[in-house]
Amino acid sequence: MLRRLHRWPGLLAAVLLLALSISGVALSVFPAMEAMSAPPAVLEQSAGDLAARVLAAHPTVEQIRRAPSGRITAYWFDGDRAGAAVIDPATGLDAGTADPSAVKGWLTDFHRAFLMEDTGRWIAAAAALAMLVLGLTGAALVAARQGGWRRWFAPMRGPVAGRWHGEVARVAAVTLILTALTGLWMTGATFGLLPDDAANPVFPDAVSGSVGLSPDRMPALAAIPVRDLRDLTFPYAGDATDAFAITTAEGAGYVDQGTGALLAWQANGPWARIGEWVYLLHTGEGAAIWGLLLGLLTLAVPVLAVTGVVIWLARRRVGGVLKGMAPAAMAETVILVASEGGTTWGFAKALGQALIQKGGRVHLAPLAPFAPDRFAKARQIVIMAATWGEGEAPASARGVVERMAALPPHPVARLAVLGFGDRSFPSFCGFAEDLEAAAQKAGWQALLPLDRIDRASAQGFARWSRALGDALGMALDVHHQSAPPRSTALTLTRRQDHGEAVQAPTAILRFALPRRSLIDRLMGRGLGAFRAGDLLGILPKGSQTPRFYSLASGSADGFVEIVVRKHAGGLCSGQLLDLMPGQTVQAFVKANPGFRTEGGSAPLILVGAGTGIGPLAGFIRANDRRQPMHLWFGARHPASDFLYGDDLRAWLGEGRLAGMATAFSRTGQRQHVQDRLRADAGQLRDLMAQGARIMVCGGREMAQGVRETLTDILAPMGLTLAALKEGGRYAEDSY
Ligand SMILES: Cc1cc2nc3c(=O)[nH]c(=O)nc-3n(C[C@H](O)[C@H](O)[C@H](O)COP(=O)(O)O)c2cc1C
Repeated sequence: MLRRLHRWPGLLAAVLLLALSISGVALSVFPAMEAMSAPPAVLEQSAGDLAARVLAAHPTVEQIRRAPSGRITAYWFDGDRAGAAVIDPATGLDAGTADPSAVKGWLTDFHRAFLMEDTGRWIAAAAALAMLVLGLTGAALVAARQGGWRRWFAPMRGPVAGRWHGEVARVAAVTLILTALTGLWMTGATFGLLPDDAANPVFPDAVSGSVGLSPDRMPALAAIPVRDLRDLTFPYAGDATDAFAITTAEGAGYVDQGTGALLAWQANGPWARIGEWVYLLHTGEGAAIWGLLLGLLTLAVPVLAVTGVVIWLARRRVGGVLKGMAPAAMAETVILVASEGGTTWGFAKALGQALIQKGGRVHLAPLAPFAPDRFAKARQIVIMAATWGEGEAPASARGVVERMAALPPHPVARLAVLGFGDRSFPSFCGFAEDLEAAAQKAGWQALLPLDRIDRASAQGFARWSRALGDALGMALDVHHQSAPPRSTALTLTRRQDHGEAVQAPTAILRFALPRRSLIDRLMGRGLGAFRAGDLLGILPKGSQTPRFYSLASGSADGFVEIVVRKHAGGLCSGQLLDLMPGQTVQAFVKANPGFRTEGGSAPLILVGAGTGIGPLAGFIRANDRRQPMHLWFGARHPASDFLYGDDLRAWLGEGRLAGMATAFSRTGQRQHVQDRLRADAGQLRDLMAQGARIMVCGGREMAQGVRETLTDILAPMGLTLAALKEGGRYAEDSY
């Protein structure tokens, strides 16, 4: 509901809001320009003093106006020729032209009414209303995504467009809501929809009848500082029955031209006073710095509009709609999905469609925000949750485990959790396990025990669906084959072979970086930007299931590089090792934010063995800032599988790599990388004392050995790997 309320006003008003925001940003510069170009104010000057000086310079002056920016303009008549000029308050003399900027005038008309008078004003007001709805629903969505209002500024993860949308929204939301509200107020005032209680004093019944007192000797004008002045209209020349009319920030009144006494005064009412603030907050006029800040934050609107449309297009691609879906409050079966890459949505829709075909009332929704009390009629809730990072929740479902543990269970509905993951990760379906544990703790009734689907297995899902059917007392057998991800052809440009002599054929494969047009970039097509440590999914011929390889290069390097070891009988590794320059494979990139370098000056301890050197070599190659990186690398024999050996030596010379320690298992040394770490325990502790971060990459057994060794080495310092991981100082990519 919240998302729909956010989506439709957004898409409908996107173009209008773009026009309003861009003209608004341009207008925001004028208050600052005016404030800078206005002649300096005179400290503590009174309205009387200013009027006297202007009168001396322009004996036929009719009116003096002070803009919120501090700019003072005088208007007079020379015979029948109207004159006007910006005035220097110190001298009363002309200091510049009073002609309004044509650009500003055009921009203001465009911003207020798209150059269409009243019709345009209503359209602009509708756009402001859309922006208000977008701001409020958007803020609620950010809070839901972050796992609560208190986590508003907690780090955000997820796909690029979504992250940019969220990051920008959380900085600009308050200002955008304020701008929409003040804009709507100003429209209301223009159309007379708000009470008008601005001062409008009645002309005095009697005046002294004398004339000629100099304004600087008038007590009423002496009491008004120039900074409060808005408008001073002089009496009609030669008319002894006329009076000075004065308007200030507080109200308006009349002053006798013979005695200088205040003859009448009326203060502004509360609506007019609020109106003044609204005007200042919306335009920044009279508050130049606020105006510039406002302009800067309004730049968020184009960013939000573009990323919003990209998110919508991406959702349409993966999500789509479930035909015949019941509303949340009416559904018997509720399917909740936590997904990052979108494949889990495909399974959820297939299940939903099958249940609807059997006459069920089904509702399908994202897992977050988890609010079981919305499902008033639910008999069963099915959670389908993918695992990301290292056993973590997809970005969109962060905070749900905590929420689930804290909330009371649904009074009626029974729960089934189905995990989607990849058995080759150390924490297979870790997020689904956390959800199941939280549900048990909160006291949910189980519909089915936790089950896990490995690598989007169609067979695994069909088996689970049959078990679900049994639990629901119906025959169910749902078959869904997830579509292979959109892939791009990569052409091999170079291969370096290693390891043949030590029975570990391994190759460093380098592919050309395919070109992407601007349209491809905007639509998220083609190989996106990536960094070393992200994953390259390869679709081998004869299989729909991708195999993932850690990237040894970033897109900034201008090529795509992976390190592949041939596995006996391995379909994908076999095809890759047979590849010759000029030949292609189908591939796509997946971000792996849990395994990235963070820069800074603290040392980085890199530990890898075999093909695990890939991403580490990528980190070192990209180390232009010369962060102290220390590598511990294990292989079989220096003459055969010292991957990147020449490069590493060159990078040591260039200072990209600060230190390198190697361990070889098939030489006289007979050492594994863990043994070398143990031998270098003193150096490792020194580096840790300097705040070093550890990154480990390689096979699962090696990673296990490294963890045990590091645990022993770090224990005397009172450091545990769990605490280091929690603090972001230990990251592992094992396979
Ligand atoms: C960077 C990355 C990290 C992953 N981490 C895990 C993990 O720790 N445990 C797991 O079981 N699966 C992990 N997976 C596998 C995904 O859970 C699996 O591909 C799932 O089907 C994705 O579903 P989705 O497309 O709906 O997000 C990971 C996948 C990627 C790309």
